[in-house]
Amino acid sequence: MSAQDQIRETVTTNDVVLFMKGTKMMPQCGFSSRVAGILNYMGIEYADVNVLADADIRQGIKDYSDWPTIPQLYVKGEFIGGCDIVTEMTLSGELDQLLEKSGIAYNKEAADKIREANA
Ligand SMILES: N[C@@H](CCC(=O)N[C@@H](CS)C(=O)NCC(=O)O)C(=O)O
Repeated sequence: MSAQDQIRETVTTNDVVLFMKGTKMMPQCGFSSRVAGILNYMGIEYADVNVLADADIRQGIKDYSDWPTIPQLYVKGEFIGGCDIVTEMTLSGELDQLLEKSGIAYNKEAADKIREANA
């Protein structure tokens, strides 16, 4: 299967996918760690794909989204953004709205705590 086919299958068979450096339990880059930390803290179920384990996926995901960096968050097959965007969306409440609209479970109190801590 080509990298593009593999990526398409991954983002269409998992509601939430984070392409990252390292794993959700052991991130290997600060940007990936930040996004995984947000998702973990908010209790969101997601698939993690370690791009450091596969050079074709590392390049392929940039081609797929036309976005030059890792991490990359996908919800319901749609590219949402990287670390800066996901952080902003968490703080603004936009991420909550997206999750609610998409029917994805998360801990709203935890999301509120992140916002309180960053107010
Ligand atoms: N501003 C970016 C930061 C992410 C970033 O700069 N990632 C770099 C360093 S980890 C990257 O993916 N470079 C390309 C690569 O390593 O393949 C974001 O919001 O996600």
